[in-house]
Amino acid sequence: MFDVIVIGAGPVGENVADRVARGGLSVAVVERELVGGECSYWACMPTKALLRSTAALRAVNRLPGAREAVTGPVDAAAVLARRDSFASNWADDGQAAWLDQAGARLFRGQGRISGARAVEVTAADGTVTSLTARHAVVVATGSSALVPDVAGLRAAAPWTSREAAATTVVPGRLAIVGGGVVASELATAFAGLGSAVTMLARDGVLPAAEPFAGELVTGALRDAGVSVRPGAELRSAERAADGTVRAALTTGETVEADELLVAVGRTPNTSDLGLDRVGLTPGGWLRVDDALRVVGVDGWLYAAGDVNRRALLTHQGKYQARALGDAIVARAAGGAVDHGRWGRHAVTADEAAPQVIFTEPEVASVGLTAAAAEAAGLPIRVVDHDLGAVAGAAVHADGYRGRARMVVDRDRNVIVGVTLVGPDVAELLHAATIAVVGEVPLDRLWHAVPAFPTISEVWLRLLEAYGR
Ligand SMILES: Cc1cc2nc3c(=O)[nH]c(=O)nc-3n(C[C@H](O)[C@H](O)[C@H](O)COP(=O)(O)OP(=O)(O)OC[C@H]3O[C@@H](n4cnc5c(N)ncnc54)[C@H](O)[C@@H]3O)c2cc1C
Ligand SMILES: NC(=O)c1ccc[n+]([C@@H]2O[C@H](COP(=O)([O-])OP(=O)(O)OC[C@H]3O[C@@H](n4cnc5c(N)ncnc54)[C@H](O)[C@@H]3O)[C@@H](O)[C@H]2O)c1
Repeated sequence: MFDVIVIGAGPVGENVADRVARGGLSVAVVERELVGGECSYWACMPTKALLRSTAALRAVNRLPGAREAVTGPVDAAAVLARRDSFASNWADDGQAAWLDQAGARLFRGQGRISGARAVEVTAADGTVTSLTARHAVVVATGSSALVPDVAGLRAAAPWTSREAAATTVVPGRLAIVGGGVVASELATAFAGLGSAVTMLARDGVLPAAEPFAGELVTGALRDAGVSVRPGAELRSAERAADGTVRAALTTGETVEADELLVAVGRTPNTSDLGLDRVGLTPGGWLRVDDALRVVGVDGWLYAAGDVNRRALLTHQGKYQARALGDAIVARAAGGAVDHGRWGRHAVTADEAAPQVIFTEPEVASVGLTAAAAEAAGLPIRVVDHDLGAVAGAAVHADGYRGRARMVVDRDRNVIVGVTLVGPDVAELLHAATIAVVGEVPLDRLWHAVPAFPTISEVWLRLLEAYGR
């Protein structure tokens, strides 16, 4: 018997376990693959490592005096080797040791809910261990790449983000289905490593972001030699005996490649989780209330991270994990929980989740886009500024191109969304997150003076354009 059982030891499950153990509760963690989850071995970390060296080279090439010191292209083998170390060579002893020192007990195997507060763990050798929880079971099983039902696609053995992130070879020709975050980052990465990339972006590039983000990223991808094909839709795929993949489009054209990467979204890891044992439908996203309790189950089952679909981001899942872990501890002690807006145990900031898309240029955003704010019926005013016109950006790199947008709720006089697009804007994002989450009135923001000459001076320009 444990106080809490966590199924899934990705970044979210690890953090739930850490918080409840810090609160003095006993905790079991069930993991079927590697402790650390998707993020550590096949997603955030390896993909960022694949992108970083090319980004540094691009930065140097924008600077006369430094560019002359560059004598050749990126060394792809060295990049892959550095990536291996960021994926801990796909071994989880370091993270398993961390979990152990955090006070959690690890059970390796497939976790399945077997009844109220009960979980069975089936190990690789078939041994089944039955666990029961005094207070809570937390599902943190994450998500997997979605492979759409397209004729011949599965048989063509496409890459998903997993194979791309862990590849040992840089394909000569890479075709990518999708235009979202994964597709755009991996198109940037593989073009930088030397692949001839074709992007079949049925719904355009980064369609969920502000439109100028997709336009700037599309322009830079094309400059890097990527064939970006908005509107192109896959009709069927096949892999020939020589390994070539042929992707047939609905227009009748065919795109040939050495690998075909499918990046069209995610599917929740809930199909083999025993959900039917508690009256839920296997395979779906887990619907949760504001306390992250699974809707339809009586108060002991929670879901955090990707699997609840609130925000498919590591940092946001970990934020949920901290709030949830602390709430479980408080309830176990008979104490009060506060799920009110911005309360101690609330996950209100899921509405204002920051995200950096590590493309060239980077896309950093928090809160609502103008379109989303309008759809929500907010009385907004939108202010844009050319990032390249900021002195700090001009010094940062010759030919700096970028744009910033601030979406203001006119009635409340606060910012509800910010998008920054440009080289090296990632580190500017936290200021925006604080302004949005802190609901800092614009009158007060005038007193937050950005240092000269930094790219952050765009904040002053945005305020000046808005006026006071
Ligand atoms: C290519 C790519 C790049 C990304 N880059 C970023 C980024 O730069 N920044 C960012 O914030 N986010 C990024 N993300 C998103 C990020 O990876 C996820 O939001 C994050 O991993 C979610 O964490 P999680 O713990 O909810 O799930 P996961 O990381 O998916 O972990 C879930 C764990 O549960 C285990 N599991 C599942 N079912 C069971 C079961 N029944 N029994 C036992 N164990 C089980 C799995 O093996 C896994 O270890 C990226 C995603 C992709 C695909
Ligand atoms: N840097 C980061 O923060 C980062 C990096 C990678 C992934 N992630 C997260 O992982 C999640 C998954 O990323 P993703 O790129 O797989 O999903 P996504 O939702 O960002 O993009 C999927 C894209 O595929 C398109 N699409 C859907 N079905 C299609 C089809 N049949 N054919 C062609 N296109 C189709 C959609 O219009 C969409 O643009 C995202 O929520 C993202 O936030 C984050």
